[in-house]
Amino acid sequence: MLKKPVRISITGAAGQIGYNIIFRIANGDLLGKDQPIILQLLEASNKKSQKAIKGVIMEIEDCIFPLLVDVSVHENPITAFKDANIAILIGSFPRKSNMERSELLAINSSIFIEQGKALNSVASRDVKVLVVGNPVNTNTYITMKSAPDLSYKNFTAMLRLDHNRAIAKLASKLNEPVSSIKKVFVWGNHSLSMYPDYRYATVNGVLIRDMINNNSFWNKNVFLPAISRRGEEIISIRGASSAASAASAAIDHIKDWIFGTENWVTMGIPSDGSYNVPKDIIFGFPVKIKNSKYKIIQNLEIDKFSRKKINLSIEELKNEILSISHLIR
Ligand SMILES: NC(=O)c1ccc[n+]([C@@H]2O[C@H](COP(=O)([O-])OP(=O)(O)OC[C@H]3O[C@@H](n4cnc5c(N)ncnc54)[C@H](O)[C@@H]3O)[C@@H](O)[C@H]2O)c1
Repeated sequence: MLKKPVRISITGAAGQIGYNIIFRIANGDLLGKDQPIILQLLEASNKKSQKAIKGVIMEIEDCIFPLLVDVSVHENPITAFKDANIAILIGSFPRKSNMERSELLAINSSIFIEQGKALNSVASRDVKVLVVGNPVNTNTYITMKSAPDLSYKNFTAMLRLDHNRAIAKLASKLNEPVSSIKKVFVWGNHSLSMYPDYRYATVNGVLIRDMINNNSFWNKNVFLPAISRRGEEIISIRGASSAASAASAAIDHIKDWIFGTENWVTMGIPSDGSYNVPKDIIFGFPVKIKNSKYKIIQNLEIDKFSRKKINLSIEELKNEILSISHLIR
């Protein structure tokens, strides 16, 4: 008997991340090769975006994906999120030069308030929401707060690209395969204040920090800036922001959320107060996932340096929330 199709809503579907993600999902990379899916694509209502999404649909048709039961295009989140089991929120307003972060937050608030309300009224009650659009932590917070009938546990922000970048950097430093590296994660905001942490990380069971010459210097002066500035570096070299790696990280995030993981992974999730991170702010934490439920890894030592780094992200996120709080009441 055929399985019931899973409904996946994707916003910003004609953008460069949406484009990369659609073809991987339709090809069975997310849920497996025997799971039928329905794609519900949301694009901005302007002429250019609606024209671009038509082109994406033409390409989807030509791929003859056997798992794809139906694809629809929407301009209204109420129809785009109808009965969604998974919602990937990529579409957001890009930062223009000379734009203050608070201005960007305010513009994006209106998008994510509308989408949060729509998820609240029409999505499946156990919808898994992954927000990708920046400023991602606060956009997730806004979406979550706009959906009071859904559990906070339905809402997550993508810090997985930062997590993957941290693993890639350590693998290349140690000349080891990426698959041998465990227990790396990233605390905080997806911004320059993020804190990628490999104090507990191992390669083939050996602590990585013991394998790196002058570990403390390398961590502070090479590793941390390399991870937090990786996005900028890619833009300056490629002439466009990360797309395939961001799509791949989104697939990793949702796949692990559904199927579980033995390794530690990073998810941006509403804080439950762990590690003195104020409740509800969306923060990168190390988690393990079982039966589609994530659990924060507890009892990690927070040394003075780590506390300082974590507090920087907390302060930044508190200020971001303060700047939009009048909009979400
Ligand atoms: N969290 C992360 O790690 C991470 C990594 C990379 C990029 N990003 C962010 O993801 C977002 C998308 O990046 P991209 O490279 O795909 O951008 P893009 O400009 O190529 O695509 C964005 C798309 O969103 C659409 N859009 C805008 N407003 C919309 C709305 N209200 N509803 C539906 N669609 C809307 C646009 O028309 C466009 O097609 C950006 O905010 C980017 O900063 C996050």
